Amino acid sequence: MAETPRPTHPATADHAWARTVEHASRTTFFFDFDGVLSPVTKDPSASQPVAEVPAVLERLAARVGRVAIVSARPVDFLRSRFAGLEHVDLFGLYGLEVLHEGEVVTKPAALEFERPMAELAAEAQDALAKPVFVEYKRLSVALHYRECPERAAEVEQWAHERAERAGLAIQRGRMVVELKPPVDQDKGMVITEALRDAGCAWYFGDDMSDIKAFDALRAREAVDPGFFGMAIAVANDETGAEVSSAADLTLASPAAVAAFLTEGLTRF
Ligand SMILES: O=P(O)(O)OC[C@H]1O[C@H](O[C@H]2O[C@H](CO)[C@@H](O)[C@H](O)[C@H]2O)[C@H](O)[C@@H](O)[C@@H]1O
Repeated sequence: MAETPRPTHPATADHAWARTVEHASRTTFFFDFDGVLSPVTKDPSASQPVAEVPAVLERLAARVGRVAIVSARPVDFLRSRFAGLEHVDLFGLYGLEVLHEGEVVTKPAALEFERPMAELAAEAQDALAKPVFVEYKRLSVALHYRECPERAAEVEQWAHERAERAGLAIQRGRMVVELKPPVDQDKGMVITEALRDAGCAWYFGDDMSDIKAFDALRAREAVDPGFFGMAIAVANDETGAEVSSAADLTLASPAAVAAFLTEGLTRF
């Protein structure tokens, strides 16, 4: 398991687990989904969590204050992957959706984009020949070029032109560009809001959108010296060093995340 210390935040895994055990009931664990709990697959609809992950998350939820998945996927997709989990909270579409008492609750400002996004997805299907994969997510459209990286510029240009014309926002990811509603919402905002009463929090991420969540931990530490935040990157060679260099530790893969949590649970 590769672990790279972040020089500006000299926290080791041992230190972080000790803090967590000491403040267990006021600790939250946040996880991104793709690339963190689930290995990257060519077909986004085929993604599944690492086999050990659901049970490990449930065990963790029994030990700490809160466990949550904060993903760019819709909540319904996450529910399909974690059907048996009862104690893990789900935030979808960067926090535009949250699962609350069994219902998907959507930020009201995003609702007006449901129909335009359906139209946009149909337009993208017509405009971008396969193997570009158009992923329609109800309130956003992701254009994947993993199967044809040589067409990245074409896909990016189409997305940017379309976003400008329709007044939409753009989010880049791993071999993907996504068109989103121009609603002020990101993973960092989810974390900031969810941390109100927390004394300790961990965030596990692998992509550019996760850096905002790391930043939210740092921002909380800056105003609350009693708060301890631990940012964990899951390594990949697609986002380069940017995510790892913003984190306290880097783990090698989603399987390494499961192993890291399994070991951590022995400390309680
Ligand atoms: O916030 P996340 O849960 O990490 O979601 C980020 C994006 O994940 C998915 O795309 C990525 O994973 C796919 C499956 O491994 C892979 O094929 C693709 O290249 C990756 O970009 C998802 O399909 C996107 O909608 C999410 O934005």
